[in-house]
Amino acid sequence: MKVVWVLTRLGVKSFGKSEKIQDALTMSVEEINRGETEENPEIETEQEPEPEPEPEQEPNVAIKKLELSDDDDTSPRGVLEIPVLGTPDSDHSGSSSFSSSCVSPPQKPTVTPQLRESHSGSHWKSVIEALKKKSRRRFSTIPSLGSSYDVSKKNLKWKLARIRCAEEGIDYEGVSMPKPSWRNFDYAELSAATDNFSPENLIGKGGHAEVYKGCLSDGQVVAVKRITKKEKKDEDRISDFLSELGIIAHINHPNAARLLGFGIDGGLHLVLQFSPHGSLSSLLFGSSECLEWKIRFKVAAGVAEGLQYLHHKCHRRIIHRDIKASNILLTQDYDAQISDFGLAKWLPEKWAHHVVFPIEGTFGYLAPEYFMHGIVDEKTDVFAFGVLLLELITGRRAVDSSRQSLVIWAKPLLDTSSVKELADPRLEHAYDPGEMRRAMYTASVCIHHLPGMRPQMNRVVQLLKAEGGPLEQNQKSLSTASRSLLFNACDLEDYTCSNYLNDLNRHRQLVME
Ligand SMILES: Nc1ncnc2c1ncn2[C@@H]1O[C@H](COP(=O)(O)OP(=O)(O)OP(=O)(O)O)[C@@H](O)[C@H]1O
Repeated sequence: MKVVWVLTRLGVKSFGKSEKIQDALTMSVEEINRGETEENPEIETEQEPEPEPEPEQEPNVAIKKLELSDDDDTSPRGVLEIPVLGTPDSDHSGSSSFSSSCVSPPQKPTVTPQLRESHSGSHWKSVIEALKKKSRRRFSTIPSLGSSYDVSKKNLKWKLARIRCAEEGIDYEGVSMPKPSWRNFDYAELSAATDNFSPENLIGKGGHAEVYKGCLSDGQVVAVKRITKKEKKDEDRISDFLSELGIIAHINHPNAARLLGFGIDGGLHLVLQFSPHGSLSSLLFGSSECLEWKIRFKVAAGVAEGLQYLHHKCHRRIIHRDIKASNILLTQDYDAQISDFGLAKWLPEKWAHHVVFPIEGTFGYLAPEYFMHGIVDEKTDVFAFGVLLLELITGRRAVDSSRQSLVIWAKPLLDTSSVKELADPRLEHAYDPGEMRRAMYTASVCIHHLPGMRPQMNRVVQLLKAEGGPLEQNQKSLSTASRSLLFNACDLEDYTCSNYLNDLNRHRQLVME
């Protein structure tokens, strides 16, 4: 059973539902509105003045159980509704990831021309209306962006230029890729493909969607993801759907799930390339057969490259925010594909990071600065990737059946390089010792409690591939780089590993109670 929780800070002004800043979709609206704005890119969006910051108070946390579904009960995906006050680290400036003001404007997935062309139906019109309404509401609640992000005419022009670029094709490693050819499926087509969404074709169920295997009339096998999110209002469901669609439609990499199209009649659907081996979670934890090390290492390298693409090579920085074994799909050749972009965020170049609430993700994979302060940047995914690596190494879940955190268990063993204790006993020592050592080292740096000490995904790829010098040398250069970051993040200097483990335990208790 999967549990979704809402945690609310008591003693802090509680935000009304309509006031909550939710992650969404203004770029969809901007795109839709672009017909109106293109001739006049000078148009400015109305914003209300920045609200007075509330005084920081002790986070007494009340927990409310929201929804139960049939998924993995050991790793509940949590929704922590914690109003984030002020702008952490806003006093600092410079290049460190903790150095600039970080209250974030709304996220902006894109609706491209294909999508605009296809929304002639009345349902789609209501989708757009809902989005416009939502966007207006969101703009009226976003705090002003401060000096680091000025919503100026110049900025808007720059954004529009970027969007246009994205629509013209995708630039990957300097090679311009053709525009992806996804399309709009009507309900009859999806229903026929999945045998009327029959239970026999149900291949996966997450907290937010049911996924069906389908066969299109041309014989192509697909996965049809039907958004459920029963606890959400239609408007919010549509926003979340467009957000996921807007991001996945821009992604084009062998290690990321491939979108074939979408459907909006009779429900909200994403049509994806089918992954014959299902999720890493089912192979690693749900099968009596031991997943061989060669495949595990290939999966680790593939996910690392997929994240490297999202963070550094995609035309916009994308933070996935929900990297976990059930969101890694495997192709026929066991190539890893990162899937489920339901929580993913664009992160504009100018922002060091982003502060979000509610804090959503899956317990066991959440970085401390994220579950404590809502701070999101690339290092959020790096931490989750480290936990995923630990799962591959140990064969243990991020949170086991007795609700123990894998990170808490593994940290002392990683510190003492206890390969024998860490390596999955089911492997029976059948692994390449060099790969295992690199995987362990990489996991240990990725799960560091201080985000500045975690490597970027570019570096992670090198570490796994044994590029860029021996591990000890990497350790030294990482430490030097991170120390300079830490000077800019004075408030984090006192945050020790034992603070972190305590916080992690406290967080675990709150989520698991
Ligand atoms: N393209 C695909 N091919 C094969 N199986 C898939 C595919 N997409 C999803 N699945 C299966 O469906 C499951 C749920 O999919 P997904 O993670 O996208 O749903 P979700 O509701 O967004 O999940 P979450 O609870 O993480 O939000 C996956 O774990 C996987 O087993």
